[in-house]
Amino acid sequence: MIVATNISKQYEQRQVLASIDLSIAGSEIVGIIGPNGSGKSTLMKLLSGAETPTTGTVQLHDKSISTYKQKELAKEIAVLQQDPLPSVGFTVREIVEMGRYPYQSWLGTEQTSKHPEQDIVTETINRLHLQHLEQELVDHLSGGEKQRVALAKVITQEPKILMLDEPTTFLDIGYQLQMMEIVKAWQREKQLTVVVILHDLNIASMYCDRLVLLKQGTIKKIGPPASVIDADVIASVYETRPIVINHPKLAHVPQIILDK
Ligand SMILES: Nc1ncnc2c1ncn2[C@@H]1O[C@H](COP(=O)(O)OP(=O)(O)OP(=O)(O)O)[C@@H](O)[C@H]1O
Repeated sequence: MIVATNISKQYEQRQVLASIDLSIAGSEIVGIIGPNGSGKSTLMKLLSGAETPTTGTVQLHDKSISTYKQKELAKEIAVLQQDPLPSVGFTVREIVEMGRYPYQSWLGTEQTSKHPEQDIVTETINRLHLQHLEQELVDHLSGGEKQRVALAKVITQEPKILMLDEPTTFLDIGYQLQMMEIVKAWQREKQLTVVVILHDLNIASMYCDRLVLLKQGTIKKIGPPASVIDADVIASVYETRPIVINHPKLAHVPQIILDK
């Protein structure tokens, strides 16, 4: 459980986030949405403990997140960054194996785990249909394949909380849905908490249980997609008024149509 109480973030003289109260608990997918520069990535950095708030507190299981040791925190939270695989010269399998680092001693051997290390690596590679690419260098992969490898790495980390910063960027519509379906299936199976930054409001509405809509560093609206994806609310944040309709097949899933 993550509880952020009255957090703010300032970079030099610039206030980037202010007065954020947010409680994320249990098995849910929380989407963070909002315009460019509204503070989504900064909020995720504070919630994951990667950065410290200027004021306020972030608690993970009733303990300040700043008191966790790095490996201890990595067993709780895995983060998929916007540019997930900058490392060059590693094969797909090697990258996926790196997800096990929180469970390894300085000798590189596994300390404690529910599964033998190689089992979970192989299982995840199979789950994400990466078998044929296992020995390929990641540098040679397409954007969509790299994104799948990055997801495989965080899955092998076996976190309780998964944070994804724009996981569907660079993916075509088929892969966007595939990525979100994999995340949702894994989230349900392991009862994980997922926090995901999304630009696509229709995908956010389809896959998230709750949405946090940011505007200039503050929370404009928070709630289920049906309450946040509303023409007036979206118009007040994005400076464009979409047409909002109900998804013809899915209940309580609003979808936007851009209007000029
Ligand atoms: N390390 C930093 N130093 C100074 N300013 C920063 C830093 N990180 C972010 N900012 C500023 O904070 C603001 C919010 O940035 P952030 O990346 O959180 O927004 P965002 O909503 O994720 O944007 P985008 O949708 O474009 O990815 C931006 O104006 C950005 O320039």
